[in-house]
Amino acid sequence: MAWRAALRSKAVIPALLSCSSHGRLCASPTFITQRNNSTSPKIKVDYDQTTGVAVMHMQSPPVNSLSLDFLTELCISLEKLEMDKGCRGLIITSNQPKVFSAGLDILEMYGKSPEHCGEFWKVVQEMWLKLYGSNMVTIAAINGSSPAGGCLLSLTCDYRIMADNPLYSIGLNETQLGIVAPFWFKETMVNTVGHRNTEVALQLGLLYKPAEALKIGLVDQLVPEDQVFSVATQTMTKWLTIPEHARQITKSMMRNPTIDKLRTNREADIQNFVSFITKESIQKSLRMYMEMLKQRKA
Ligand SMILES: CCCCCCCCCCCCC/C=C/C(=O)SCCNC(=O)CCNC(=O)[C@H](O)C(C)(C)COP(=O)(O)OP(=O)(O)OC[C@H]1O[C@@H](n2cnc3c(N)ncnc32)[C@H](O)[C@@H]1OP(=O)(O)O
Repeated sequence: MAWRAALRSKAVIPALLSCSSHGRLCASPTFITQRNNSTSPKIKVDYDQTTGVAVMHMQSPPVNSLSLDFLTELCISLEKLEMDKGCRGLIITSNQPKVFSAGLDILEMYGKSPEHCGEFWKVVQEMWLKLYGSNMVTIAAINGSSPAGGCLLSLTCDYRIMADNPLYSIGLNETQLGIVAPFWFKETMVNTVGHRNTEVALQLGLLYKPAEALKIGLVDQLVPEDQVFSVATQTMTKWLTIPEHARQITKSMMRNPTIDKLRTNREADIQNFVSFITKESIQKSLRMYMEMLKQRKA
């Protein structure tokens, strides 16, 4: 698709990058086209201009895995919202039953060329840079399980509201797949739940039930499943009463050290990822994990 090619082209990526933390001041005009509701195959964005709040519904069956296409679409949607001065808040939720997001699409990392893996990782970085550095108030309405990259997506938001359903879990479980959460996943978690909780969680690849996640601060609030969205909306209203410039500067102050670390090391981080993920032993671990997923289903 033209937009996907555009996003990946060298000419557009720097323009997108330059807007991650101060999008309203330095926005590239590339994507200032759409201000009303938009639909797309993997993500549906409802934007209410009267409240200034957009809702991003992830709708990529079966489990909202974060594929290259999904992430590209997510980045473009974010870019559009970020550049719209009237859009001040974003709620991210899932339209798939029982799952918020299954994390990075394993098939993008298994049996793929180094070039493909590099391209994939670049858009994973891009998603994180855009969301973690967003000027908008961002709220994750977590209405299902949210492992690994799904947990990261939640952690990039300013506030997390999760369905109080013990069947769901959330956490950075990468080590269970035989892979390693990179430093910016780790730091996003440290910034949320502290060093010790992160150390234990990452080494063991822990997936937390909602009550445990609340206890360590991985999520901020548990609510009955049918209230996740309404509580997210109410919470958004409260956050939007805070003077915008003061809140945004405070957010940048808290997050920029981590953001800058990735921004200044992007290429090296891509090289690390590619050389790690294409190792034969890691590929074998991913294959075994996928087989385990299929067996669990059978
Ligand atoms: C010196 C230091 C070096 C360090 C260098 C570091 C470099 C970086 C290293 C690499 C870092 C990578 C970081 C990775 C992050 C990730 O996000 S990896 C993905 C992890 N995800 C998971 O573990 C979740 C797996 N899925 C599930 O647990 C369950 O699917 C679910 C989400 C709980 C939902 O369960 P259920 O509703 O029962 O659905 P299923 O039947 O299990 O699944 C339906 C189909 O979907 C497929 N699927 C599930 N998850 C994924 C996925 N993440 N990717 C691709 N496909 C997925 C599943 O196999 C089923 O498929 P079918 O059988 O074909 O229907």
